[in-house]
Amino acid sequence: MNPTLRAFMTEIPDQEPDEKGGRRAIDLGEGSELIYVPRFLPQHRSWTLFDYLNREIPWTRPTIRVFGRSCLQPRDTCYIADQGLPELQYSGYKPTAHSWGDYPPLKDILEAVLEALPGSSFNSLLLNRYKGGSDYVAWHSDDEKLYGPAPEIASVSLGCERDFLLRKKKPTRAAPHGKRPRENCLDQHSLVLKHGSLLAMRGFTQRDWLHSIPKRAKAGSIRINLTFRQVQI
Ligand SMILES: O=C(O)CCC(=O)C(=O)O
Ligand SMILES: [Fe+2]
Repeated sequence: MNPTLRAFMTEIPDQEPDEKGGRRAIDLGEGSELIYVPRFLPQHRSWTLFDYLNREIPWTRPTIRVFGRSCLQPRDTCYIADQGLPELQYSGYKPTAHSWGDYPPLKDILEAVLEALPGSSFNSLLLNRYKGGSDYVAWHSDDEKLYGPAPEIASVSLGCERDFLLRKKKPTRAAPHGKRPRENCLDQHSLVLKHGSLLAMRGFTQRDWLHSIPKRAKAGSIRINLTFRQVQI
């Protein structure tokens, strides 16, 4: 990472676990919150799931439109959803919805996610596969209308560790009269998404923050990510 950028970011350390799986809540302020559980799934279960998903999921690498130009999405993807939901569309791409029933381990992961996040519900899943360090997801927020105004997104990571960055969208409040605009040092965060970890983005995280998985030359192996989402009906 650019050393200047790193200097401005608050790194969220992976230490002092005091709750199950090392769970911690990270308050981003103004109604946005992360829950991070570094040891959500046991290691060996995580590798079994990784191998299954890598082999069995019908991965595709679609052409998407970004700033009016067509390009290959820089990672593989697959979409799973309950039947009868409104269609998902992002970057000009409408993924085919596959069925949960065709991939039974997905239901087991969903059950574990729901147990860790009581009161949450998810009826769809977008999977990502990063084949190496040049696969990435650019800065974005998952703020499609079909997820509603304050969606919760639960993300399970398997395989190669990658950095997850968060950056506040433009400050919404003007600086007090006569003061310089607020420095952005508190408005960026990074965390390393571990093999078998769970990250939930809650509250206004999609409205007020952007997130990304940047390219990393040193990330030499495959990472699979599952993002559970609730399409509003
Ligand atoms: O791979 C990740 O951890 C994040 C993926 C993501 O942001 C997305 O699918 O919207
Ligand atoms: Fe996202």
